[in-house]
Amino acid sequence: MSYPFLKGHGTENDFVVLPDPDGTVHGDLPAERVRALCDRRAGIGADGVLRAVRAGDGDGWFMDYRNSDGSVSEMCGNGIRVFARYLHDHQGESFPMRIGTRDGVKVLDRAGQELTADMGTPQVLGETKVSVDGRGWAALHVSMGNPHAVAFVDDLDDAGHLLEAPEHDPAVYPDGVNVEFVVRRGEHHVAMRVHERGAGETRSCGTGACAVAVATALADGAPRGTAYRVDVPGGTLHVTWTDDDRILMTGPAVLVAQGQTDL
Ligand SMILES: N[C@@H](CCC[C@H](N)C(=O)O)C(=O)O
Repeated sequence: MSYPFLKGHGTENDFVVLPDPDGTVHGDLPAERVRALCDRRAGIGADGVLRAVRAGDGDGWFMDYRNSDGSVSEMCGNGIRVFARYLHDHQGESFPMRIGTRDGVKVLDRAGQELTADMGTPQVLGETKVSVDGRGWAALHVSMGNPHAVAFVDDLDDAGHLLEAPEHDPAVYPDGVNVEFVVRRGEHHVAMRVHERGAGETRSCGTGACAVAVATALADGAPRGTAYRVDVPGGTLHVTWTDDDRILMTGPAVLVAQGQTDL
């Protein structure tokens, strides 16, 4: 069976987009198909898959997000900007745009050449710990719809090669966790690395950058509305925690290829 795909990225967090408006092409999207598409040697290669399906009520679109290992996540911050770019460029949708996700409806709008996503209200859920190769750090548990642990480190290299998921408390994160390691670069400016649940170390994580901005703003005692620059290995995201308790994230969203595949 051959079916259409597109390839895109946001700060080099890369995705295969699968158009499936009526939900008839991919069924429940088997995990083996996701893994085959995301395989960087034998497939197209990506950190995740964004299946584009019309929302159940026929109004708008739903982003069915899958990690490269085939697992489901509630939300993907870089993915939703790429998804909005696809809907604008290939499905005739206009900005501002509402997109359904497992974490509810998100609103996307233009910001010059980039896109801004209203990521909703963060949940700060307390202190926890993470460790890599026997070295441990305090971390803040932040939910952006999906789970994050944010650890401030002295140097981003302290986290090592991140070939395995950092150890974490399974009682706190029964479904796994995305772990961000953060250093300060200047006033309202940080840099991070991430190990993503279901994908390994990636070049960026949008929800992770939001969690990092929340943790940093709390550590700084910064007033709401303070804009944070978050550098990731694949570029830069800008995150603001607004007066009305919402997280706005701005960054690039690029489509680089389209074609047919029978993977
Ligand atoms: N890369 C994404 C997050 C994707 C989901 C994550 N790996 C999870 O399992 O929660 C982002 O940009 O937010």
